[in-house]
Amino acid sequence: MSELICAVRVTPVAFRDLPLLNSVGVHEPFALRTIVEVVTAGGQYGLGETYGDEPHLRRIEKAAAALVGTDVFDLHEMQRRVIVSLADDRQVGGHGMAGMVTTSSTGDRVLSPFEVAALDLQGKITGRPVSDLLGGAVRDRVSFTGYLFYKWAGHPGQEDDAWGAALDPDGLVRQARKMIDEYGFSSIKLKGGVFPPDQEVAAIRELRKAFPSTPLRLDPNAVWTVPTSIKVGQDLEGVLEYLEDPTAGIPGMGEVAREVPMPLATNMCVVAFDHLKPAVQQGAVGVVLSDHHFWGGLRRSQSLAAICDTFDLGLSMHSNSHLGISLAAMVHLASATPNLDYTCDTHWPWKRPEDDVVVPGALGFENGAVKVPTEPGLGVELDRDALARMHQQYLDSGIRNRDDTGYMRSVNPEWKAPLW
Ligand SMILES: O=C([O-])[C@@H](O)[C@@H](O)[C@H](O)[C@@H](O)C(=O)[O-]
Ligand SMILES: [Mg+2]
Repeated sequence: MSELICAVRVTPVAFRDLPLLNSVGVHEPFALRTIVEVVTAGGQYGLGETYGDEPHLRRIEKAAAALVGTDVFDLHEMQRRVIVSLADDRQVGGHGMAGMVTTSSTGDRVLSPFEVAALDLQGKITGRPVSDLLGGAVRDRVSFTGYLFYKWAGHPGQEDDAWGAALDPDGLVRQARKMIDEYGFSSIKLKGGVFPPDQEVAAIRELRKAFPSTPLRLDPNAVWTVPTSIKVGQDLEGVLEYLEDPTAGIPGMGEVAREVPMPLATNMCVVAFDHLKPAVQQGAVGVVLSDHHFWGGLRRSQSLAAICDTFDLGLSMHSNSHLGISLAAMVHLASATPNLDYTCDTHWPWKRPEDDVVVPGALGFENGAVKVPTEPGLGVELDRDALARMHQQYLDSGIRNRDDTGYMRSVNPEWKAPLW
């Protein structure tokens, strides 16, 4: 059976999303992803999933063409070809994270879905699950966090969705109850940076009252100044397991970290390998939120885990809106990362179960955790009808780049990004 790549298919898709609020605006009615299929001459395919914004999609298409002819076991050659394919790249941004990641290595972001697809194929060829290729699962279930968002009752002009509004502490407690009832999560994260900090502190206190022993996190996506961050951190002593990206940049995070009692976590100021040294030197973060989509895939995320271990940094996992291929990859990676100290983030509850490109049934939540697939590869199969339907949805949606701010301003032209 040949292990050479004979084709790489790249398909942008869109799936329904809910009006989730954040510091840069509000989620649009559709979220974008790109599905990557790496096909061997032997007729097997491996799957990867990544962001769907146009500049990123163009880079993915170029890299895909460059990978034809490589061996799926030669990840170094794949990485080399990806980097070469980007040599004359002059596009700016377009990473699909709406400003939630300040900078990151473009090469790692482009490599990621191909590396995941190659590992999926390696697993299928050898008959082993991806977790085995990553050194073996140290846990057979991976626990996730109930990820709360302030939200509108529904998209403007549409019916209310099943989650309803969450614009105050009571709304968030209702949302948390529904999410915990349906998924069984045993920790909670609140996406903040939407209302003034005292209102978000009040919301965290209500959540603490409603869920007295559940670990809590708050993430305002760096829209607080250093003094505000210190005040909130000190107010919430003993309430948060970590405070995520209260303020922007490594130096600012370092100033806050010295004055607050809980660890600071980040998926904004440490998002590439060259950020680790200054972050460690300045004591800026206690917990790095890894994310294989921008750290270069599963094996490079394991390198990140080793660095965190060396420097006594905690490790957690970040998420954006995603589909089942990404969930499977996150689960395999988390299962094979011994020093993953916290439950992982996921946006999973915010998408409809029928909106996916993988055949249903492979991944399910029980008690807030997903069982690590034991089938060869990632353990998920492509549903080609669903892929075609969701690609059509992409074409029809008219959305080509995530634009939370533009969508917010189409509803409220006066809206300005906050800084408290
Ligand atoms: O989906 C969102 O609105 C989130 O704010 C996301 O874009 C962030 O990247 C992320 O979840 C985070 O932890 O910062
Ligand atoms: Mg974050």
